[in-house]
Amino acid sequence: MATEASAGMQNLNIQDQAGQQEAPKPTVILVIGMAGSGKTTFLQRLNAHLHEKQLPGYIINLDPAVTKLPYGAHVDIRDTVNYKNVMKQYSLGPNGAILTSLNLFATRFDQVVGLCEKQRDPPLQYIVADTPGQIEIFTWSASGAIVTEAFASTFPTMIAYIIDTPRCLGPQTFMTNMLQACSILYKTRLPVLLVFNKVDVARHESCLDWMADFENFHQALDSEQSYAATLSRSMSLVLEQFYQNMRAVGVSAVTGEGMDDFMAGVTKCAQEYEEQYKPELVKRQQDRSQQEQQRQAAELERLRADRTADGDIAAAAAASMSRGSGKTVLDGRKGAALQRLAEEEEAEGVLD
Ligand SMILES: Nc1nc2c(ncn2[C@@H]2O[C@H](COP(=O)(O)OP(=O)(O)OP(=O)(O)O)[C@@H](O)[C@H]2O)c(=O)[nH]1
Repeated sequence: MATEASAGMQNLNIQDQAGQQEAPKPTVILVIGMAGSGKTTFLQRLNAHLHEKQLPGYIINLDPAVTKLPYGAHVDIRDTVNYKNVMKQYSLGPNGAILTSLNLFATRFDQVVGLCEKQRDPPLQYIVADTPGQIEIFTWSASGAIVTEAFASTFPTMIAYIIDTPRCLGPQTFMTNMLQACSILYKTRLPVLLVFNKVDVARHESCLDWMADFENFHQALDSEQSYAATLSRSMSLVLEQFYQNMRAVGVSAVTGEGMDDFMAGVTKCAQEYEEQYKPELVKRQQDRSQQEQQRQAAELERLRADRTADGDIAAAAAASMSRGSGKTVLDGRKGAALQRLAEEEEAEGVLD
C-alpha cells in the first residue's frame, strides 16, 4: 500500500499546473579523468551509443585546449573563449590559460544551464560534459566547483571517472588512481562511477579483485617493501568502505565493449543522487539561508547597539533622507546598513 501511495505521489509531482506531464530531468554525466585516460574517445563512443539507442543527449565540451573534437558538441567552450589569446593576453603558460579560460566561461555558465533546461521534443535524457585533461584544473578550481554545483543543483548529476586500465595494473598506480577518485568523491559529494577504460588492451578484473578483497591487494604488493608500498597496504584497509559504495565498470572506448554496463551504472548513480545527494543539497541550502538570516539579524542587532552608543546617527541619516536630499553622509557597508535600519524604523513608525 505504502509503495502504491508513494508511487501516486510521484505521479502527482510530475504534473504541472495545466495538468500536463513534465518530462523527467536529464541526467548529467561529468566525464573526468587523468590526461590520456581516454575521456575524449570515451565521449565520442558515448555520443555514438546514445544515437544508436535513440537516447536524446546534449554534449558539452569544457576543454578549451583540445585541438580537434571527434564528436559534434552542442556547447563548446572554444566558441566563447580563445585559449591561445588568453595565453598571449595574460602572459600565461598552458595550464594557467586553461584555468583562466574555464574561469571566464564559468561566469556565463547559467546560460549553459538555461540551454540544457530548454524544453525539447523529444526531451533530453542525458547531458554529457567533457572536462580538461589536467584533472586538478577542473576538480580543484573555483570554476570547476561552479560548473559542478550549477549542474548538481538543477539536474541529477554524476561523475564518470575514467581510468586508464593498462596504467593501473601495478598496485601502486592503482592506489594512486583510487585516491584520486576518493578525493573527487569527497570534493563533489556526487555519485561516482569508476570507468576502467581500454579493456581491449588490458582487462580490469584484477583491479576489481583488489577492490573486493584487500588481501588480494596485499598479495600483489608482497614483493615490495618500500615506504610507498607500506602506505598502499594501509590505505587499502582505509579504502575498503569506500570501495563498497563504489560502482565500477570495464569499457573500451575504441571497441564499444561495456557501454550497456556503463549506462546501467549511470542509472544507478542517478537514483543515488535522488536518494542521497538531493536531500543533502536541500538541507545545505536551508542551512545556508538560515545562517544568512541569522547573520543579517545579528548585524542589525549590532548596529542598533552601535547607534545607541554612538548617538543617533541613524536618525540623522533618516532625517537627511526625509529632507529629500536622496544622499546620505554615511559611507561604506556600515552607512548602507544604518540607512537600511533607519528606513526600516521609519516604516515601523519609530522615526518621524
Ligand atoms: N586501445 C584503446 N585506446 C584508447 C581507448 N580510449 C582511448 N584510447 C587512446 O588513448 C589516447 C588518449 O585518448 P584521449 O581520448 O585523447 O584521452 P583524453 O583523456 O581525452 O586526453 P586529454 O584530453 O589529453 O586528457 C588516444 O591515443 C586514444 O586513441 C580504448 O578504449 N582503447
